[in-house]
Amino acid sequence: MIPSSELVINPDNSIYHLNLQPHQLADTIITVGDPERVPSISQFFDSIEVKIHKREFITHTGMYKGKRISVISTGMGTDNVEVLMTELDALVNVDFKTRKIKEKLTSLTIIRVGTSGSLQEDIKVGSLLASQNAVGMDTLMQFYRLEQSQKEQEISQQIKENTQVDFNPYIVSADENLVNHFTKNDASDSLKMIKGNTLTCPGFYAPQGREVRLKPKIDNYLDKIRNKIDDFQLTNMEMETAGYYAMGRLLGHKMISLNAILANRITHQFSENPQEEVNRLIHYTLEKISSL
Ligand SMILES: O=P(O)(O)O[C@H]1O[C@H](CO)[C@@H](O)[C@H]1O
Ligand SMILES: O=c1cc[nH]c(=O)[nH]1
Repeated sequence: MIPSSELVINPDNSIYHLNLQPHQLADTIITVGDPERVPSISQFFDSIEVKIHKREFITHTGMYKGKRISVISTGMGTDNVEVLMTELDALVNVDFKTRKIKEKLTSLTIIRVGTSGSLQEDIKVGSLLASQNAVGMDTLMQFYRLEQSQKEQEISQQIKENTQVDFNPYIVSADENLVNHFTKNDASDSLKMIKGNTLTCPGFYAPQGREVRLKPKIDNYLDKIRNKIDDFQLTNMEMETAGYYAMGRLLGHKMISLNAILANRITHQFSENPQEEVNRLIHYTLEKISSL
């Protein structure tokens, strides 16, 4: 039995931070950083049955073309992702009455719809990119037992050496079937989704090599991370994907992260209309989800 200090359930039978009761969550979930992106997505639902919020976690659950979907915001960073993933998992895999783990586990399908900056000149602002792999430059996985393949360990070691950080970055892949589904473009598709490898950073400024008033500790950071390591090349950076992929691998949920590229860090460009880029990603994602 999981004590009430470890798994906090509110008096209305909802989980502590998400404020959701088990029946209010769909098995297909879209996650976003920006809370305002939740209604931008749910406005296209045919019906909405649940609207709940607490802190930065806003949830709308409804139907889109016959599929039940929850869209949830997390705010920024992998610390919030850890809370979200643990509580989503508890909603489906822990019996709230007995506080015991269920015998039959449910695997959720979770699709991140986010924004990101490109690390390669040819990945232009406005591109849509699915993260095939993600590298975590945060320390979340110092607190979990995440297994890494030989290849993942080698890439991690090389990034550690190149950047001289004091911890091992972690590397995790997306669900392969979801990558294939979301990157399969027909000739009739007006939008294309490319595949990439995403660096997840614990901040927007120095952790992504930006300098405003404070000089980052790591000189020439972008040059140190964007070059090929064997056949592996990082394509873009943001702040959540690796946390999702690692928690998804640990908990047995299927994950993919889809990114609208808003910045090109090599050509020093930023989108003139970020909302338009995000809207294109939303339309693309909803159409692909309806045929999942
Ligand atoms: O647009 P979202 O989903 O928030 O994602 C990206 O944008 C935020 C930074 O501006 C970070 O959360 C980063 O990961
Ligand atoms: O450069 C960028 C753009 C969006 N989000 C990020 O985290 N970085």
